[in-house]
Amino acid sequence: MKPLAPSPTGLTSAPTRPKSASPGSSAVQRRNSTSSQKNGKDDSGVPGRVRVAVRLRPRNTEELAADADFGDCVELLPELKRLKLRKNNWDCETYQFDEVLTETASQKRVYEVVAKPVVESVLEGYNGTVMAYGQTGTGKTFTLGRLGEEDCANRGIMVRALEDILADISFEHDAVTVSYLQLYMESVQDLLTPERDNIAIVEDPKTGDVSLPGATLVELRDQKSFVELLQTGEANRFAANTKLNTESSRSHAILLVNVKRSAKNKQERDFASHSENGNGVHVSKGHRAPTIRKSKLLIVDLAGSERVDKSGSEGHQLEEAKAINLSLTALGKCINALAENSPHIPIRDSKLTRLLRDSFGGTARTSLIITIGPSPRHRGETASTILFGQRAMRVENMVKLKEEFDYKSLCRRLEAELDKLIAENERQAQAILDGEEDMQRKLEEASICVAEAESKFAAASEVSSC
Ligand SMILES: Nc1ncnc2c1ncn2[C@@H]1O[C@H](COP(=O)(O)OP(=O)(O)OP(=O)(O)O)[C@@H](O)[C@H]1O
Repeated sequence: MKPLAPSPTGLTSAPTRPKSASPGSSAVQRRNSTSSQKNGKDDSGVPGRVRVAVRLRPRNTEELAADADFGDCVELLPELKRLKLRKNNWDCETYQFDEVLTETASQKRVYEVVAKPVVESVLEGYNGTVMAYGQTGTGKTFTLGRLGEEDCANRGIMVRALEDILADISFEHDAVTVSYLQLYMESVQDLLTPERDNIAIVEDPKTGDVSLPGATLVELRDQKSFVELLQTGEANRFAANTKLNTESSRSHAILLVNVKRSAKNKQERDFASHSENGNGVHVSKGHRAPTIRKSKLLIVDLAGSERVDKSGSEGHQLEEAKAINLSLTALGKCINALAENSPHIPIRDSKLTRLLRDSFGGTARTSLIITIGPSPRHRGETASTILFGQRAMRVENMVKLKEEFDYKSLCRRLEAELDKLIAENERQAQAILDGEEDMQRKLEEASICVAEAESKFAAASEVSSC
């Protein structure tokens, strides 16, 4: 048996990206640009390595028949979080993962170990990504996209994630909006409004944040409307009958969930108070700045990573397979570059890598599930999937809270304070005015008294002189 492929544990020794990396590195550029955003504080985030789980699909009917005389190409040791990839009857290679999920692992357990920590983190205000990678027909869509209508135990990660999000937020203060897209032949298309295609990917030059302003954005209030939305999306997704999967996804599907939360009940920062004599508005000590947390959850169901010749594709399907391979190769190159601390990350090589720039080497908490099949006939694909997962485990993100001042709420609060001050000012002015009138009246009374006294005095003087 060979030693473990990456570091002895594969878990703790992932190197961090060098601070001195060249400015050409997009991830490093982004960290630098976000670090100086607010209050001059260093808020570049905390290191958070990409976590990787491996899931084995049970043998399908074809494999049960065709591979009956052969053992599986992998052996899983879930309690040790290890996987053995058989080279032949005598030799195997062992790999360590963050989680090893056997063919009997339930959808609930898969959600809990792979996605739940990311979802919780999104609810706290961090960006998060859950992504499935693997050969065609190994269970990526099963893991992420199953709706579980026939059996609720089959619900996949997308449905369970939204259940948790909708259960945690308050509709009074918070909002959840969803877009559902596919990347097909290097074009971003809207799965909810299919006529919208070639949607532009917009990157904020300051923060590096990626957005898709042309995509349909649906505000969610309940789980039922989310499931309907997924059904619409699935109906519009490109799929084909290939040699490896009768319903093979020919596009990468991307579910984008935006969570906007008022941080009123969460930890809030003290807002610097200004003295009444100082410049700017008066906000008394003890007031807190209203903040808002805007985080994103990306759930990415990649198209299958099969070899073009194995998929049996020709004509248009061959073009599709080439486009899939091109974007997956670009993703692999970025992950390799990040894993090796390369100064240049080729993020611009495909739209997939541009869309995922925050997920790998960025500020998101990322969890990757790699799916594999048991068949020894696909040992090559299984090996390459495992190596992809091993490299991804070495990618270190800088997880960062997506919190900003809630300027609208701050404006409302300041307006109320201003109104109070204006009213108080009017009251005082009126009091002064009232005081002045009183004084005037007294002055006039005094003048009359003086005049009376003077006339009395004059009369008295006249009498005395006679
Ligand atoms: N863990 C599992 N348990 C039972 N059946 C599974 C499991 N994983 C996958 N399957 C079944 O295997 C078949 C292929 O799965 P799926 O379509 O999810 O693969 P995929 O990786 O998304 O393929 P593609 O890349 O071609 O879209 C489906 O019929 C699915 O129900």
